[in-house]
Amino acid sequence: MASPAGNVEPQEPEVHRGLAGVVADTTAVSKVNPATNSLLYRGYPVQELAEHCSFEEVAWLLWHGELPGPGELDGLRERTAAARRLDDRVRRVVEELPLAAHPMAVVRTAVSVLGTLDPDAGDDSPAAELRKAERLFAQLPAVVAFTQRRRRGEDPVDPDPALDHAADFLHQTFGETPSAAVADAFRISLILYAEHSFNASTFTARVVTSTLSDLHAAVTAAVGALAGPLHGGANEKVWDVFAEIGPGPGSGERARAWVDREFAAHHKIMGFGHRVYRSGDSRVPSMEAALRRLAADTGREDVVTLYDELQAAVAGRTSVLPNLDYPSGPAYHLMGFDTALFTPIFVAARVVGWTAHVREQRAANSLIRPLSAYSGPAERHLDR
Ligand SMILES: CC(=O)SCCNC(=O)CCNC(=O)[C@H](O)C(C)(C)COP(=O)(O)OP(=O)(O)OC[C@H]1O[C@@H](n2cnc3c(N)ncnc32)[C@H](O)[C@@H]1OP(=O)(O)O
Ligand SMILES: O=C([O-])CC(=O)C(=O)O
Repeated sequence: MASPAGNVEPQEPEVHRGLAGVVADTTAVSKVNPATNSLLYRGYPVQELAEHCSFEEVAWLLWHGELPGPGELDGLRERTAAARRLDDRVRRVVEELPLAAHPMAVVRTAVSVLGTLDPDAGDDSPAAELRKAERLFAQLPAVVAFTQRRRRGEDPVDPDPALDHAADFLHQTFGETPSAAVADAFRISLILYAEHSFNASTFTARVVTSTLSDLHAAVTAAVGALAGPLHGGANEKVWDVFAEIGPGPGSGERARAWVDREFAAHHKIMGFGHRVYRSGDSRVPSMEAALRRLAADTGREDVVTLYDELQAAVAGRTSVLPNLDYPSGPAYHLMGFDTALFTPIFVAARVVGWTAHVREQRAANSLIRPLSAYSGPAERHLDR
């Protein structure tokens, strides 16, 4: 714009706080479409994958772009089953950490340590990054399981290579083969959590990769981003709310009173709302159905009753709808996990999406470095 004197005035830059609505790059890994309320992994609806696939098949799909052939799937299963056992050096580091440390801090530390021990450390070629991604995928269940068992004063359980990834995750955590209902609900949750385009933690992983830093650095940073309650940390908070209200007789009345208090205090309700979805999270129906089967299997109908009552009470106050963390929190509780382990499970699932994005970012890299609009004092000078 020209001033009366004819000088060109600097334009105020347009600021997009929280990068809301900004398209930062392209991705072929997944498509979140709020208009059709759909989520596609490499073109496949996530609901179909959750119904028909193992977590290993979905991991291969996200990393490679196509579902694995039989030989490819067998190879992935053999390699990852052989890599599941936690390195004693990682175990010792974890044992040095305070028992009171949050499991997300433990997992973040373990990923960083695993990076120093990885046989491909220092090699950022696509083949080496794929091997690192497979190893992290294989090792994270042992980190999560060991963390829960340590908190409970229990000895670690060795992995069972005869079990698939999801079932062995539960076996390493609880020391027994899970029931079909528990194994199925857990597998579904891992698939639904595996990937979600440029969410905050994935974007963090891409920012780190864009400096040409290594895969374990990107995943360590992503774990930090996921931990917050506005992102992955919400699944723990959801169960905290269920525990505070208390499932069982009279829970509807208690849920309504709780929601009234939260809205009066202008608090956000954990497990509700989403930056991208406006008419519901595409993953909720699959996870909610798994939660209902799990509640029937474990005789905990009181939990789904509260699930429905709390959702109805929130719907009476706002049009904001549940996100995936809303059904996942109670589902992980019914599976027997400690609440503080819910977000680490999310890590063990999302590591697939993060590493798929790390590979994509590195393959066509551009340093991620946005601009800022300065809002501090005008230029001034020292008075000396
Ligand atoms: C797997 C995941 O990471 S899914 C997200 C998990 N996080 C949560 O469940 C935490 C609770 N939810 C939230 O805090 C938010 O919905 C977020 C952070 C997820 C998204 O936030 P944003 O896109 O920035 O939306 P924003 O916070 O601006 O909310 C828009 C409006 O909806 C309301 N709103 C959004 N979420 C909630 C909520 N959980 N409870 C009550 N009101 C809400 C806001 O108050 C705001 O209302 P207003 O326009 O009248 O002021
Ligand atoms: O996409 C987001 O912003 C958050 C989310 O649902 C996810 O990461 O799964």
